[in-house]
Amino acid sequence: MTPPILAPLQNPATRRKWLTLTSGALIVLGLIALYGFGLRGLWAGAMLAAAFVAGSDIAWRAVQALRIRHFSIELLVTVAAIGALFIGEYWESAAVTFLFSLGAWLEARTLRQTRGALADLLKAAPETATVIRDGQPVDLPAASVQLGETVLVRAGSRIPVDGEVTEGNAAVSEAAITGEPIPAEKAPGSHVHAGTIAENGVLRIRATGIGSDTTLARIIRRVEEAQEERAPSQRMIERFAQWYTPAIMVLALGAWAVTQDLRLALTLLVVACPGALVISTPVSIVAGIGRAARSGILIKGGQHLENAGRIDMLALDKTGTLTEGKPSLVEVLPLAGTKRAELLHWAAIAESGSDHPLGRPIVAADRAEGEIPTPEAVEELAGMGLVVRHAGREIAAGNRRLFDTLDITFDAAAEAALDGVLERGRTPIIVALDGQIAGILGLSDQPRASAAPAMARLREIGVSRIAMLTGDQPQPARAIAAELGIDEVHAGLMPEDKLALIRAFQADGRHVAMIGDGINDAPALAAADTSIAMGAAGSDVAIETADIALMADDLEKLPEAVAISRATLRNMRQNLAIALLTVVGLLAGVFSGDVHMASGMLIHQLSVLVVIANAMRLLRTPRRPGGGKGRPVPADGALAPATA
Ligand SMILES: Nc1ncnc2c1ncn2[C@@H]1O[C@H](COP(=O)(O)OP(=O)(O)OP(=O)(O)O)[C@@H](O)[C@H]1O
Ligand SMILES: [Zn+2]
Repeated sequence: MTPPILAPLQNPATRRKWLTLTSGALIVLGLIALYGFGLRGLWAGAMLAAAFVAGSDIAWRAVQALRIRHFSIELLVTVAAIGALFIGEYWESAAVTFLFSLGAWLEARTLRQTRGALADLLKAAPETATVIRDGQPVDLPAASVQLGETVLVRAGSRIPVDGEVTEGNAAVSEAAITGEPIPAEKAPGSHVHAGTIAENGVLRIRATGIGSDTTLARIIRRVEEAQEERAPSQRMIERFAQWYTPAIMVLALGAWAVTQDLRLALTLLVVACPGALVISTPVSIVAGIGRAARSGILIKGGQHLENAGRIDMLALDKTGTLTEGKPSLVEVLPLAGTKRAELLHWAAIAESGSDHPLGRPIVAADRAEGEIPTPEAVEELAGMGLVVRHAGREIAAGNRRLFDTLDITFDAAAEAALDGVLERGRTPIIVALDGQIAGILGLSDQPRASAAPAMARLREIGVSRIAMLTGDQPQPARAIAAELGIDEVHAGLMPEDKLALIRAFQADGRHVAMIGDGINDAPALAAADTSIAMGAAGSDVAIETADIALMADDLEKLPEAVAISRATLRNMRQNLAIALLTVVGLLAGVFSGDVHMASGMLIHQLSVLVVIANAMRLLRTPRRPGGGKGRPVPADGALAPATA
């Protein structure tokens, strides 16, 4: 049993801290003994003790690594420190081990800060909840809330579960999840997420997600995994370090053999430590992913972050991505003697069998008139529409392609009506009863308010080609595209056409990101270099499958995600440069005789800290242009490199 007072030392971080402090104190004692009192013996003893105190932990780590056949940096330092003692350089040995421990300790501390965004997320989860049991409010640990129970949330407190509002109204700040600074109004029927804050008003919420099964918990898990996942460049550096470390040992042995200068050889071991190199990319990635998470942008790992940093083309689907996805029914054009109400009713019966966004306003409009019967048989044809059977009749609703497939012909009146709807920039839904065209409905969908500024910003940061890929007709697609400043439109696409286009863009040498929502986008999303989902807070599938999930339903997060990825990539390159230049400079210094063991270790450890500090610049909260209300768009000043 460890005595209680020593128990904290079993924690490696605490042990390292105390060993470092003790070793530092011994060095100071030794220096005072020598320069204050001329006591050489006490000096040597103190330095030996200091080297032993700090070195034991380093040597222990070196041995642990060797047992898994890993040539660690600790091994280089251990050999150098023992060698220095061997040639009577007690001071050098003490200084090298002390500085290495000190650097490692500071490194661990600052690395923890780069994970700060995750800590913010963890803090967002409240620990207690007020549940209504037997009509009475009871305070419980949040973990003991049961599914389906009603949770009471008072003004100013955090919501402890995912759920549906059953009573009350409140403005809920969802910043912890979506990064959106503006609170959302919640009323009975709205969905709310654990970790969000009811800023005013009291809500009663029926719990639909508890404990580890909330969106917040999923985001935390994913950020953790993403920060652990190794990027390709990181794996490359790790492989490099595997042969680099033994190579340095061989180099040192060679230098010793040639120059007969053991001190030179030992100094080489110290200054060639790849410490800054090994940490250069992971520290940037952890910081970049954390910075993104703070804005409600979930980047699923270093690999995805590197890919996103390289994209130069974006493909977007229209319905639900560039547009609100809530079309309104603006035209009802009955044909061939059909009555307006009949046309709407038949169309609504058909669309009640689909959950395509186009069907919803039709169903809603007809529901205002009365009950909608459920069709007996439904056949949905992706990218075309659907055919249903009801009361012995066959209803078809969809686009021209559907009617060509069904061999239903258009008379002159139908052609004219269809052309009119298309000319007005609306999406037509043609309706036929038993093979006879009964009329045409015209729908129009609003572009999102965030779409135009987001497209402009993307071009500004170098996404030079932006293309709309849509299943809708060319005319309504072009009308929306023109409003948003998108000049490349591919319309009337089937899911496999979207996929083929992405492949074609890639064959053109483009690094393509695709953002979409529908099932018709799934194959294209899978083929894109980076797949992006928006409004992911409402969809667990999106959180799980997309490379980048934008929690908010806000297109302006798109340029922010790209900007963060680019800034992280730049940051990684800067860090690599800092690390390599330091090693090269130190090696030159050793051969010119300007750098010795202790100073070499000092400079090396400083380079490690510089690399970490550089990565931490990524975490800075960006300025919000235009003051208060603006969305958090990364300002160049915050994410661009300060040094070349
Ligand atoms: N339930 C439906 N009712 C009527 N028409 C439909 C239905 N589903 C699809 N269609 C027709 O097929 C077309 C393509 O649909 P699809 O779902 O592939 O793309 P979309 O959602 O319209 O556009 P985007 O690809 O931009 O999301 C629609 O524009 C419409 O003409
Ligand atoms: Zn879509």
